Amino acid sequence: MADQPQSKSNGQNEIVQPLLTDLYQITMAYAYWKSKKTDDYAVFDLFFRKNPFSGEFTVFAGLEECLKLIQKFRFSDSDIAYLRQILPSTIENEFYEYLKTLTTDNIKFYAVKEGTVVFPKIPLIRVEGQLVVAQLLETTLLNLVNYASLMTTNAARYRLAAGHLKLYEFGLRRAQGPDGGLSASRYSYIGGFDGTSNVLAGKLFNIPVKGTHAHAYITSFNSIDELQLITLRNNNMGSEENFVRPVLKWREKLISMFGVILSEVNDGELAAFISFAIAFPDGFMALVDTYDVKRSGLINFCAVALGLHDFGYKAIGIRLDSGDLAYLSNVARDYFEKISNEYAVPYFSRLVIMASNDINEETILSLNDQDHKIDSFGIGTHLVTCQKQPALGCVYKMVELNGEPRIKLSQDVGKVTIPGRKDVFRLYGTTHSLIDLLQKADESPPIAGQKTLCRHPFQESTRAYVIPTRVEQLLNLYWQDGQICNRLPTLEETKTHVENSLKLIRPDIKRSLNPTPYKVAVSDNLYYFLHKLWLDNAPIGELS
Ligand SMILES: Nc1ncnc2c1ncn2[C@@H]1O[C@H](COP(=O)(O)OP(=O)(O)OP(=O)(O)O)[C@@H](O)[C@H]1O
Ligand SMILES: O=P(O)(O)OC[C@H]1O[C@H](OP(=O)(O)OP(=O)(O)O)[C@H](O)[C@@H]1O
Ligand SMILES: O=C(O)c1cccnc1
Ligand SMILES: [Mg+2]
Repeated sequence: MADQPQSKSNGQNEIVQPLLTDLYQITMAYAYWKSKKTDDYAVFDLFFRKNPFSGEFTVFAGLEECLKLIQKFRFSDSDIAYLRQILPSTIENEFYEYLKTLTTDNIKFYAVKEGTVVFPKIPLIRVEGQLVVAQLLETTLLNLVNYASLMTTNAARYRLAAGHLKLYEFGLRRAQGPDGGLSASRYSYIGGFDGTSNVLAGKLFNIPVKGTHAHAYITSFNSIDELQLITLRNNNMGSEENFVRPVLKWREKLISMFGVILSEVNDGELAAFISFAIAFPDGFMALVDTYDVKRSGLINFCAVALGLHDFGYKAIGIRLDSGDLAYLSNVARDYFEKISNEYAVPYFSRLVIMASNDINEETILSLNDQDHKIDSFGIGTHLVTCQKQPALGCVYKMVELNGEPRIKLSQDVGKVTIPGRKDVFRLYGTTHSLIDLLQKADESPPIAGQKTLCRHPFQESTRAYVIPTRVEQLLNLYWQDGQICNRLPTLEETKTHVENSLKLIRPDIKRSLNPTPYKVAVSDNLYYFLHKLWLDNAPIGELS
């Protein structure tokens, strides 16, 4: 059979299936079954308590993968056979028969649109319906949302730091395994990167793929004599001509401009550049730091780029992978400008300068203060491993059962769950969003132009009236009656949504240093409901 084109994004998550969970979900399922609670009507909220990276915002991602899980959720015969092996022999046979019949047909799944900026405490996902299934989804949903949202947020922060400069994800070699690598490419693209070096991610998700070459390519040549192919088609003449000669001529001409002596310029490096230019005359990008950027890499690059110019091609630029990136980018830009003027090659002053090597958000912010001339960054380790904070702490908590609210108490006020089936509204001012408001689902929604009381969930005296210019309901129904019931956006649409969603958040909330917290409030009704339930459930101690 001929090679079938794969659908764009179904390759990654074959491993996402009901057994990709914690054992305790299965043992609870059995105990629910024994206690005849499986069909109770449960409501679970998925939310986080603290924004990552010392920031004050998070970008929600992973929704499409959650819906794929819900769509495919079925225990297979081999799953059941495995569970029979590992669970105690006391487990009744009928339970396994029951597990086989489970589907997500009796589940409703609400979520915030993928790519929306979100904040602590608001439900990003609300799962309701058959208790046993809603419970069984916990770990897998958390797994699908936590890294995706963390990665998207990380990428969005790099994008905010880098402004309009190009950003490429180069992290596959450092990622947390193959799935971590693919997810990093996908979610960094959604979060604001322009492309990835990861070829499989390009194929699966239709993300632009980009790349230069490694030091190994440069060090694989020792001298010009090693070049097997020395000719290139001259675009101006239409004939194949010796390409090495004009390049060597150019290098001699440039010697005085660069203030170097010929013997210190590396010939192996020049040979590598020439051969790469012959292979990719329209896409010549050179890694210039293998030996010495100032005394070898730049002059060799410029000689080859000018040779290409003579032959009717335009070089793309250079990559700097060590040293002081700001300083070296200025040195490179100065030479490019000088050559542009001296030899009347206007595009030379605009050649791309890419920087890589252990770059993180702080490096970019620091470079912003240094008057650098970098056009694009290649970023790996810090981006894909989210080195600054390696996990987002989303949790999945039961908030209602059979119409009765449930609360999880904690000594730490911030960890007390907000009970009941809730809706979330984002209230907008004229330019930015003002506050997110949680309400009981049976309350009528806030109305634009009308005064709405917003209360801090735990501090009684902290309240404010808000007159929103616009009200957005954040939770949308995505799954009911066994099918997806809302349109899923493309990756490009989600990427654009991240950008637009971030624009509606005030700059002081997004800044890197000491950002202002965004306000998340509860309605008056929910405030009293929460605090009554808290009092009802908190034991009164006795001092002795
Ligand atoms: N102008 C700059 N401002 C702030 N940070 C920079 C600047 N230039 C480079 N950096 C960062 O400083 C670090 C330099 O790291 P390191 O000393 O390991 O590299 P190097 O010595 O340049 O490279 P190598 O050891 O590969 O030759 C990198 O994380 C890099 O991103
Ligand atoms: O630094 P990162 O943000 O992870 O970006 C990717 C790095 O990966 C490549 O080389 P590698 O680090 O494998 O080797 P090198 O540093 O010795 O060039 C590339 O040259 C970058 O330096
Ligand atoms: O294409 C590149 O330059 C690249 C790709 C991966 C890692 N480092 C660099
Ligand atoms: Mg490195």
